[in-house]
Amino acid sequence: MRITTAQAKAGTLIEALPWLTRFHGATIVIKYGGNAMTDEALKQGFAEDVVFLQHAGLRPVVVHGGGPQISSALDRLGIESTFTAGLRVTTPEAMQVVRMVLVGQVNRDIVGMVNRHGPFAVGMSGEDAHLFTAVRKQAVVDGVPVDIGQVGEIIKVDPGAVRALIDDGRIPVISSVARGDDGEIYNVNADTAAAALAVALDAHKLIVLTDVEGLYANWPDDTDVIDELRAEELETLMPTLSSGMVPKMEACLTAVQGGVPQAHVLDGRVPHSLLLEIFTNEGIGTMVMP
Ligand SMILES: Nc1ncnc2c1ncn2[C@@H]1O[C@H](COP(=O)(O)OP(=O)(O)O)[C@@H](O)[C@H]1O
Ligand SMILES: CC(=O)N[C@@H](CCC(=O)OP(=O)(O)O)C(=O)O
Repeated sequence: MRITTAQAKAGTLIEALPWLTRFHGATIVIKYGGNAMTDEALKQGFAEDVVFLQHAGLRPVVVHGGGPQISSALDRLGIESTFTAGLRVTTPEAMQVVRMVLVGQVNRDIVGMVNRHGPFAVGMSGEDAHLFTAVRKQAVVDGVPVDIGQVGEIIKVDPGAVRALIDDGRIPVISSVARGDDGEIYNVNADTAAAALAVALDAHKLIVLTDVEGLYANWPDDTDVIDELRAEELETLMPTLSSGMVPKMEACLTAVQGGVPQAHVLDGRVPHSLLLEIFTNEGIGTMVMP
């Protein structure tokens, strides 16, 4: 019998049924990286996916970055961007720009795109309602601690306000800025912030969207993507990883070791990668399990 286009479409919908059942009511923390936000059509696709998840009965929470957007704003102001161990060296002057770009620009853009579909997204900074409390973090280079300015390490998460929003049917969209009990504000890597929130919310999944297919086994060679690995395998790989992948894979490890059953790194350049990962049998990207 010939399968018509309409039947093939029905087949795709039915393939999603077991996943819809499994993830009904599940909290999914999605980290949306600055490198995955460059294309307008992809950004709109991301907003559609998040709203789709909400309508499908899941509870999506977005934590966003904006590293490239911060770097261009600093550049326009004539301030050089320097990174140590994958983290931005954040002077008090740069911190004002980080906060302005993440909370005032990137957050507003994402909230606006999601809300084209209805009154769902509510933007928050990690400073709001004591969501993230941080202390000053030092980077370690060749075993030596190095000062990197107002970069924060999250020591406490109070997810009360986020839970209230989710329970009210909203989609929280959160910037990775934290407050300190010392009255400072801190710049936190967005992968790290997403992992901390996923653990605090007892999320079912952490999904990290970036600009590569997943974790490559022999980087900078990009032929072999690792599709699945266990936490202990990742722990042994950690010292061999470089640049942006370090905080990303560290975040996956923190999440699964903190009780999140699955953490994924996905290619945000693939249209609707979120839906493909959650609702199809193949899954895509790299999955980390406890
Ligand atoms: N083993 C690896 N597999 C994949 N990417 C890697 C690896 N090691 C380093 N990278 C680099 O990490 C980058 C992703 O990190 P980053 O640029 O910080 O992304 P984002 O802005 O999404 O947080 C990739 O574009 C790639 O250049
Ligand atoms: C301390 C630190 O490095 N903070 C990051 C915060 C933004 C971020 O993490 O953005 P991406 O997810 O797009 O990389 C920064 O200033 O770039």
